[in-house]
Amino acid sequence: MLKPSPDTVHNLLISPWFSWFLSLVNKVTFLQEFFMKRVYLLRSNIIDSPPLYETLHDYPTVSAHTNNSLYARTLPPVPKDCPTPMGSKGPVELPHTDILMKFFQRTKFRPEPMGSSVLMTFFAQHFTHMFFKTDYRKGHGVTWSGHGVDVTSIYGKDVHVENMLRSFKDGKLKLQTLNGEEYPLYLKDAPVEMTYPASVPPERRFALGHPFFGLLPGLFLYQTIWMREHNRVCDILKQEHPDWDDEQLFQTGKLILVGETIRIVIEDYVQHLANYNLKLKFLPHVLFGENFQYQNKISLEFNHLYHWHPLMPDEFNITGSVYPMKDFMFHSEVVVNHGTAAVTDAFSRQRSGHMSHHNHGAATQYVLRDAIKTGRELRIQPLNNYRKRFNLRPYTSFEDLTGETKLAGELQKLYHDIDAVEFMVGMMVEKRRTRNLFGSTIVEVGAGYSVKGLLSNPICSPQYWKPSTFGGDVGFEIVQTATLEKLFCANIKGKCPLVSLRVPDFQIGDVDELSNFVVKDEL
Ligand code: HEM
Repeated sequence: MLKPSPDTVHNLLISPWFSWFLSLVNKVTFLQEFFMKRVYLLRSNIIDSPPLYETLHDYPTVSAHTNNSLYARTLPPVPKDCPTPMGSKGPVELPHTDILMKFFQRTKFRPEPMGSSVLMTFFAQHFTHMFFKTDYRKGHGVTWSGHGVDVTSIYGKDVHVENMLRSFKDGKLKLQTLNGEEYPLYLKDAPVEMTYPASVPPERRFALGHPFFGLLPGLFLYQTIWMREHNRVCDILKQEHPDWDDEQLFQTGKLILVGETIRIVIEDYVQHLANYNLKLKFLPHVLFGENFQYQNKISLEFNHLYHWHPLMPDEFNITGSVYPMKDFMFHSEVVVNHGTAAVTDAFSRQRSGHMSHHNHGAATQYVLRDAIKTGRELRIQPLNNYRKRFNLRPYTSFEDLTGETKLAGELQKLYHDIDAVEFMVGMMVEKRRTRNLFGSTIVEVGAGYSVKGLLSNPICSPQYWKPSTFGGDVGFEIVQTATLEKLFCANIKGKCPLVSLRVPDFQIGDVDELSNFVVKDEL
C-alpha cells in the first residue's frame, strides 16, 4: 500500500484546504476515535519495530541496539586520547566542540516563531524531567528513570521521598502557608535529596519531588500547583468516600494525577507543539483489542532531542520586575514573593526562545556541549541515519538541512559530507518545519517516543482504564475533563490569571528568523 511521507501528513494536518474536513473530524466522536487510533498505532509501531539495519550499512558502529534505540550501547566508550572516529563518510576526526559551540551561542535573543510562552517551556521541562534522568555519576548512557509517566516529578523518586512529602492525613501532601498561599515545605522540614549549591540559604531551599527542581522558579511553580491539585482531588475523594483511609485516598489521588497529566500533555501541550488542525484527544480505549504493548523505555535519543535549552530566555519579566537568569536560578522565593497568579500570568505573556542554532543562553551552553560529547562517546549515529529510520527523507546537502546558505557553508567546511552530520548538531541547525517550533527530525522522532510513552502507561490499559481505578465516576470525570487552565484556576485563589502556552500577542510570521542571527566567518 502507498504510504504517505511524514512531511505529506504534516502538510495535510496544517493545510487550510483540509481544515474543513478536520473540523468535521473534531466534532464527530467515531471519526475522532478512528483518527486517534491511527495516530497512536502509527507513532507507537515505529518505536516498537526493530531497527532497519539495512539502512545503516555505511556506519561502522552498528552492532548492538535495543529495540527502540539506534545507539551502540554495548560498545566500549571511545578512549579519551583517541581521535573520535567517524563513520565511513566525512572527515577522520569530528569537529572540536569548541568550534561547534560558535554556532550555538546566543548573541541576540531569537524569539520562538510559533509564539510559545515561557509557561510552555517550563511545562516541557517539568513534565519531561520525570523520565529524563541520566545518572551522570554512573555514565551518560545510564538512567535512574522509571521509563514513563510515573509522576515522580511531583511525588519523588521513591517511597522514602514520597513519605517525606505526605501528611498521612486524608491522603494529602504536606504544604505550608507563605504569603497567604500554600507552598511545598522548606527542605529543613522535609529533608529529601535536593541539589542546591552551598550558597543557597535555608529560606530559599524547598523539598520538591525532583532533586533538580529548586533550579528554576518555573519548576517550583508547577510543583506547587500539582501538589495543591493532589490535595484538592483528595478533598473530593474524601467527600465521595468518607470511609476511606489515608492510604486509599493518597494512592487514588495519585492515579488521578497520572491521568490528568497524560490528558493535559496530549490535549494541551502536544496539541500546541503539533499545531495541527486535528484536535488531539486522549482516548485510551481506542487501543483495546489492538496489538499494543503497555510498557515503555526512555531512549537516549529521546532524551537528547528534548534538550530544548534555547527555549529559555535570558531574563524573566514578572509584572515589571526583571530577573536576569543569574538572579532567577535557585530563587524559588520569586514565586512566593509575587504569588502564583502573577507568576503564571507573567510566564503566559513572555515569549520563549527559538529552539535553534545561535540561541543557547550562557547558562545552558555547557549542557549542549556535554550532549554532543555524549553522542560521540556512545556513538550515536548521524542525523541522516535517524531520518531514514523514521521514514524521513535524508538531507542531500547542507543547504537542504539548514534552509539557508551561510551556516550551511560553514558546516560543510567542518563535516564535508551531509551524511556525517551528528544527530544532536543536526537537530540544532535543522530548518524549521512549516507552522512548527522544530525541524522535522525532532517532531517525527520525538512524536513516536512521546505517544508510545503516554499511551503505554498502565492506567491506559483495559484493566485500569475504568472509573473504579480513579475512585468512581467523579474521579474518572476529573481525569477526562482535565485541562491546563483548569489545573491552574482550580488551585489559585481569586481571579484566574492568563494560563497559556502561547503568548497572547503572537501573530504568524511576526519573527524574521533567517536574519536574526549572525554566522561568524572565522571559526
Ligand atoms: C535555564 C534553564 C535550564 C538550565 C540551567 C538547565 C540545566 C541543565 C543541566 C545542568 C543539565 C544536566 C546536564 C549535564 O550535566 O550534562 C540539564 C539536562 C537536561 N535538560 Fe536542562 N536546563 C534548563 C532548561 C531546560 C529546558 C527548558 C529543557 C526542555 C524541556 C531542558 C531539558 C533537559 C534535558 C532533557 C536534560 C537531560 C536530563 C537528564 O537526562 O537527566 N532543560 N539541564
